[in-house]
Amino acid sequence: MSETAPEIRKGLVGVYADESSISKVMPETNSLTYRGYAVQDLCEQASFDEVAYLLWNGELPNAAQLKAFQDEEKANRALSPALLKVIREFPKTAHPMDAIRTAVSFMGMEDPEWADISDAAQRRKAMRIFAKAPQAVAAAFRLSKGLEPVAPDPSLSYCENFFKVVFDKVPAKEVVRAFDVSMILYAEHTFNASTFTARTVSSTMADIHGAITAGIAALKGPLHGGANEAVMHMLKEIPSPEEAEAWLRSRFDHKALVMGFGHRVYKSGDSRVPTMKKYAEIMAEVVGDKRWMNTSAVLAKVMLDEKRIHPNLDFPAGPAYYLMGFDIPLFTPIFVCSRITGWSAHVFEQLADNRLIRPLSVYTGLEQRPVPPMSAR
Ligand SMILES: CC(=O)SCCNC(=O)CCNC(=O)[C@H](O)C(C)(C)COP(=O)(O)OP(=O)(O)OC[C@H]1O[C@@H](n2cnc3c(N)ncnc32)[C@H](O)[C@@H]1OP(=O)(O)O
Ligand SMILES: O=C([O-])CC(=O)C(=O)O
Repeated sequence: MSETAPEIRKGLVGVYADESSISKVMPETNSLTYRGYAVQDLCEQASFDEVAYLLWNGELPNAAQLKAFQDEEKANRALSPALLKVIREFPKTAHPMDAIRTAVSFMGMEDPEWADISDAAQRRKAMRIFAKAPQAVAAAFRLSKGLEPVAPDPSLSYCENFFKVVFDKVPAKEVVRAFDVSMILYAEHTFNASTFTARTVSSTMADIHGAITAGIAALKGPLHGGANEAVMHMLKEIPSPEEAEAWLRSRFDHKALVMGFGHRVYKSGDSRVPTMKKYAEIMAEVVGDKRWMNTSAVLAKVMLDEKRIHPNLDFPAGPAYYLMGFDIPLFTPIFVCSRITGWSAHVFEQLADNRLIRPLSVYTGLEQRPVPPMSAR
């Protein structure tokens, strides 16, 4: 009997690994829903805090539920003196993604419930990670610039407080609004690489701090979340919008990747791009600087005309964050603060009906052979 070779789907392209009721990506209509709500509707009618609650609980909160959720988040913002001391010792040259990855891992060691992976404890731990992440990102970033950390302000929303702890001030309402929208758009996206990583860690029944630490590690790569930083580095390399087409064509000549374009699931446009682009344009208007959006428009047109490849969410998010005043190495850590909500929802879902994630590989190495003695090697 002849054996048929097992089918390998490199990169797990097109593989369904499990069921999930958290979000739905519909590439045929370029749409995305969180718990059944279109992400664009959530951007216009809800805040990031409400979306975080929705992802974790399955329904939008009423006013009392939202207040209780926000109160709990605000009460958990402060970093422990031990964590702050460790952050002070981080190398000044460290990337803020490595700082937040290490900080979340440290939070796991000091969490009073680290050994408890019951659903209730995982939810309390998720809230603590979510609440503390902005402070950890901002403290590491400020210390690397020779500035002292800023204490969180419980009178501010999650997004306002993010600006407060980074810049020690909260910008105009339209800037916070654009940031809030970006946080909603980044919150959740089915079985992307970092979420699948977090679920894989959880499937071993490891704790949520480990799952989120691993998620952060996976998000850092430029093929995934790190692309929002790479996009801005790319835009800054292009001297002017007029020179963008020639710059891009030279990338084609070198067969180089163009950051912020392409997507594993969306092949005719990322559902989140129109909304993020709209808010990036609002930011360009607020700041009075159209260069980045004009350059972006040229790149998007040529990529579509020549390669039939559309931009992904990182493409408008990069310039939007730059126009909000963030240093480029903060872009992916912002994505982390948002995606902690999605990763956590997946950790809860994975553990509610768990099976160890463990695929197979086809062996291509040498056939079994004897170990030669040292004198014969
Ligand atoms: C939030 C997020 O994580 S969104 C993704 C952010 N990542 C980026 O922006 C990085 C740039 N993009 C990429 O590297 C890829 O598009 C990925 C990793 C996102 C998706 O990868 P895949 O699904 O494996 O790509 P896919 O199979 O659709 O690629 C098809 C073809 O388009 C090309 N292509 C895809 N994206 C790009 C790009 N950004 N620049 C140039 N060519 C590209 C591929 O090289 C491939 O060419 P080939 O057929 O000649 O080999
Ligand atoms: O879905 C993906 O593969 C990547 C992505 O857009 C995300 O994680 O938001």
